[in-house]
Amino acid sequence: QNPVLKPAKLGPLDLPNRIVMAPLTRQRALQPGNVPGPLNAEYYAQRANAGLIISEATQVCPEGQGYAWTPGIHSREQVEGWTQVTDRVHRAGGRIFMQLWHVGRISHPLLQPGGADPVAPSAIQAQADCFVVEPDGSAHKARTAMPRALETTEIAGVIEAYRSGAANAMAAGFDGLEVHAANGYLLDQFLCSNSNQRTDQYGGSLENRARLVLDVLDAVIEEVGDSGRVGLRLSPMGTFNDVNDANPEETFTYLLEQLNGKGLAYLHVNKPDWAGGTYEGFDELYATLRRTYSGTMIHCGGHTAESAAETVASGQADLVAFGRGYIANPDLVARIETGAGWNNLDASTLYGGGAKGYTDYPMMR
Ligand SMILES: C=C(C(=O)O)c1ccccc1
Repeated sequence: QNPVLKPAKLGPLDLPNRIVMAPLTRQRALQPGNVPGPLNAEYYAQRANAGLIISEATQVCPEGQGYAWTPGIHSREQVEGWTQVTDRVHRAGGRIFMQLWHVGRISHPLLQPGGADPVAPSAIQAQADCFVVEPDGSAHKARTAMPRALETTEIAGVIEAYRSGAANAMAAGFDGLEVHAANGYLLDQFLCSNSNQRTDQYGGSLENRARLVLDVLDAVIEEVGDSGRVGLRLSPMGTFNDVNDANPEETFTYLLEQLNGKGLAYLHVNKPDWAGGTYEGFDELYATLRRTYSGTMIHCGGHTAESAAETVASGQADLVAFGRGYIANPDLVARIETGAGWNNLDASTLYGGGAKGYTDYPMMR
């Protein structure tokens, strides 16, 4: 039997298997005000067979949005919309965490309140793309704008946004939260040396670059009241969205040493092979991180049933997250149990749109 089918304990939760639905941006929060609804609830309920679902990245404040139609968790309507999602997932017997997100500089004035500049640790433009909505409602890919560096006095407000996002998500019925510090978004921009040129206590040294993600984690843990319901996602050596840390082994080993003892639900390490980058030396770095971190780890990055089996059997990770696998196969657990083949992924319907390529992938007969 594939070892990912073994049950697992995650904080206070008993998971029936070690198969995780990875956080997947799909840009389908279609109700006005970036509010999720019944279509999203159907999509997640179909995938409630996962040991744990991690929701798509969800912005904790309006400034945290970088792409059209991504959901937020900062308004009453959004909390009500997400409540439909968690209800459906729980009634289908599943468990779901929300991934808390702030895009930082991966945005554009067309998405920002009052047409302002996006915010970031430093005024350094990412060579990256976002997805904007024009006043006439049309939407398209756009180059990310030159951001404004956050004032030191604004950092407390950013931490507060994650705290209130955590409170709202728990009020919406989520079983826990994942802090998104991966893939070149705000918290990763603070972690990585090429995007963080600050001279205050949030930049420069290793300790200073790791400070914000640790402050955010502490605020979220305090809000939830149980560190076993809080996870963290990192993408060591990631270059998606134009981040590039000069010494990832030093940066991420230091960060993991600060995480030990916090009693987090898990540490989720992402190798976003879909996002370009060579990942030369990633497996060695990952092995070092696995030796450094004393808690539960989730590994994500292009997994098949076989690679997931090997990852768990070898002790490299305790759980495995599937992105593309869960997009195209709502009944992924049954397919892994029976050895059935997987549906082909339709890349043309990954982002935006409605039910097509979202809730219409066939389940096994
Ligand atoms: C939230 C994302 C991430 O974490 O990479 C994302 C956003 C847009 C497209 C793909 C992925």
